[in-house]
Amino acid sequence: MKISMVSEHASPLAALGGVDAGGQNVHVAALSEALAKRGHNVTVYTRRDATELPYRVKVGRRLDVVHVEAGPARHIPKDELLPFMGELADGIARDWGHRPPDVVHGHFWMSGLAALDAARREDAGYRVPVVQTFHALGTVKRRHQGLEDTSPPERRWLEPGVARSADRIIATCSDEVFELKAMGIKTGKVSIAPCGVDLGLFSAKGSADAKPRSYRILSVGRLVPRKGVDLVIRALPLLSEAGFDDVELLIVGGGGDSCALHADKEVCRLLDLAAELGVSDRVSLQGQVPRGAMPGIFRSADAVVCSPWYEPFGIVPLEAMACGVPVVAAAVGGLRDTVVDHKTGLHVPPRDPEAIASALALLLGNPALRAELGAAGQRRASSRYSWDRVAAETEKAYQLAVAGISAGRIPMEGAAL
Ligand SMILES: CC(=O)N[C@H]1[C@@H](O[C@@H]2[C@H](O)[C@H](OP(=O)(O)O)[C@@H](O)[C@H](O)[C@H]2O)O[C@H](CO)[C@@H](O)[C@@H]1O
Ligand SMILES: O=c1ccn([C@@H]2O[C@H](COP(=O)(O)OP(=O)(O)O)[C@@H](O)[C@H]2O)c(=O)[nH]1
Repeated sequence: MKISMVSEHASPLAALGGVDAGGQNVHVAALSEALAKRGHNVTVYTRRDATELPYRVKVGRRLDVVHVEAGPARHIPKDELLPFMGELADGIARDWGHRPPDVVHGHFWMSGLAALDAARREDAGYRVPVVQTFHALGTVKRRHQGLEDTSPPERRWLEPGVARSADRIIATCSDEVFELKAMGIKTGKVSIAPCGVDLGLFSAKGSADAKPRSYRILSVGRLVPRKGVDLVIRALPLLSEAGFDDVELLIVGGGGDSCALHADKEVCRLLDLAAELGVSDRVSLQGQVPRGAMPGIFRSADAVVCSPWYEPFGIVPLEAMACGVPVVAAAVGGLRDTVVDHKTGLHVPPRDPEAIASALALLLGNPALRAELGAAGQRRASSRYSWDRVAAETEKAYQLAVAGISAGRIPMEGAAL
């Protein structure tokens, strides 16, 4: 197939760990690569956000990234990008010319708008099937963030419109299917394909970074309040009370997008909290870490904590599992699919530092349990979450979208429901 991916703010070539650069970037990069390996020709369209970026970058034999002129060629927070989606769609349609792809796959609601616009132009003489992955849903975001949600107000009606108009939707976890259903979307047009993990990079084999204390707890991700890193800092004094003093909390991510680590608002908030709780000496910040350096960091950890308020999928726990490290995970969203309680990690209720501390105390005090959960996590990650497997599921969704268009209907049979 000739496949177009649209990822307006999340370039597969960007550095990770900034406010808007995380799992979606990883997902688009790895899925595109896996589809190309399966013999498809893939082009990823993303917004040109720096003047020095060339128009087309050849990433592999069957994989290109195209930087489309859509708004100023500089970093713009994603919640301010909506006005440029028409320009993005024009650039995509221009690049297609008279040779449109077999399918276009939008990532995030705004890319869905651009994909639908490029795919269904009356004067073009074609109608390209549109598949949509949301990565995050505005309804969920508003529920958890309320007034702090900086999404443009138009998202309230444009995002459900994308869901209704797309030929097929790919949800990354079962919780997302319920959310889509609650939005009034027929589940017959929803397939499930999770995110994956790069098993060539993330494995238990290989060296581990040195750790400065007896125990290392690790938190990895974009540093935004909803990731709940403050909850792990709050767990540190409670861990001391349980007899675990010689503990380091290493935080990876933060800074970036032309902001230095110590100028990052969330970094300052976390450091102030650590000082207030008297645990500053136990908290280290590493800032943005390149992909290649991540496995050594994961392997150095005794436990990885993922304590978001909500999480549409969450690639970090999969990476930890692939590296054989047990995960303490808030029982929300995709983390309920990936982390199996008492098998590959421990579930804790969301926003609960006491529960995080108890789970960590249980793990730190029991090396055999850590090893058992770590080994089971490794088996689960490698048997279910390779990108090749995710690409195969995605291919099925593409085929259903294409079949629906050629038959002049939306297919009703679910790929996985
Ligand atoms: C918190 C969240 O939604 N994470 C998802 C998602 O990732 C990011 C999300 O879409 C961000 O938007 P927001 O924080 O406003 O909700 C974007 O800024 C980021 O670029 C996305 O990476 O997608 C990941 C991959 O599907 C998923 O694992 C993660 O849970
Ligand atoms: O400095 C960093 C911070 C994060 N990540 C990666 O960014 C992704 C975060 O994805 P996830 O789905 O867990 O969360 P999101 O950021 O999408 O909400 C994971 O692959 C992390 O390993 C990274 O490589 N370097």
